[in-house]
Amino acid sequence: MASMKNLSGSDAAKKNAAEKACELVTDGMIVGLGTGSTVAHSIRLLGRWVKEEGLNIVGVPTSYSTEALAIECGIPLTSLAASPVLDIAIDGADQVDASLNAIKGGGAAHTREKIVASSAKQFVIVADDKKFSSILDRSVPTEVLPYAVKLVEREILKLGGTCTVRTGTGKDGPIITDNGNFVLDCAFGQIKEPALLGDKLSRIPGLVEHGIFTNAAMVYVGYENRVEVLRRKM
Ligand SMILES: O=C[C@H](O)[C@H](O)[C@H](O)COP(=O)(O)O
Repeated sequence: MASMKNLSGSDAAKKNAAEKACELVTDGMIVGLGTGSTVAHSIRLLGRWVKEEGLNIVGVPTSYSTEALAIECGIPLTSLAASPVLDIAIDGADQVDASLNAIKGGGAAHTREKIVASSAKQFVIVADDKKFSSILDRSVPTEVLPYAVKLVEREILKLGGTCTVRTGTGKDGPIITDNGNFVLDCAFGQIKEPALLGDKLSRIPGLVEHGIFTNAAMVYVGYENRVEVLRRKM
């Protein structure tokens, strides 16, 4: 079984980071809502603020699961078609380095996450300390048109990587993303130049999107009893 969700971070550390980042959200904002167990804590807190304190925001979800959670939490939603520029996007990550580069897509949501993050004036990552690494070395999730899988596999090999079609969500065969595509997890070992690798992946026909994110303005790293905020150097 090829699956990406094998990280152990503590839930307290995730919650600390996710809730602290909510302090960036103010009345009137359009907020990109990421996907995963960490940012779920942000969504729940924002929902409480909407219901109990009258916080006036609208959210743009990055997946069907986040849409359902946001509705359950009482956050009004809009779409990118109606609200193309977001004030902020908050999202988790699978690995992040000191230069604020990140690998995302452990939940297969990275395509919509990247569209939302790139539509926001400020993209903020929330992660527990286990996600922090001196160098990115996790597999890079890629979303791939089923029609193009063999071509993409060959191109990844040419880039020095190996890839596995992701399976293992309770159905036989490949998992299917919210956009109807496959996910190929691509291992490259240590990624010394994430932006360069990202550019090369973006040029492969049929590769819809990859999980290397280089546009975070801030990363909130949560520990059991504190939060460290990393800011992009100008
Ligand atoms: O596709 C999923 C996303 O990129 C998630 O934001 C990422 O996998 C982190 O998820 P979690 O907070 O559950 O570790």
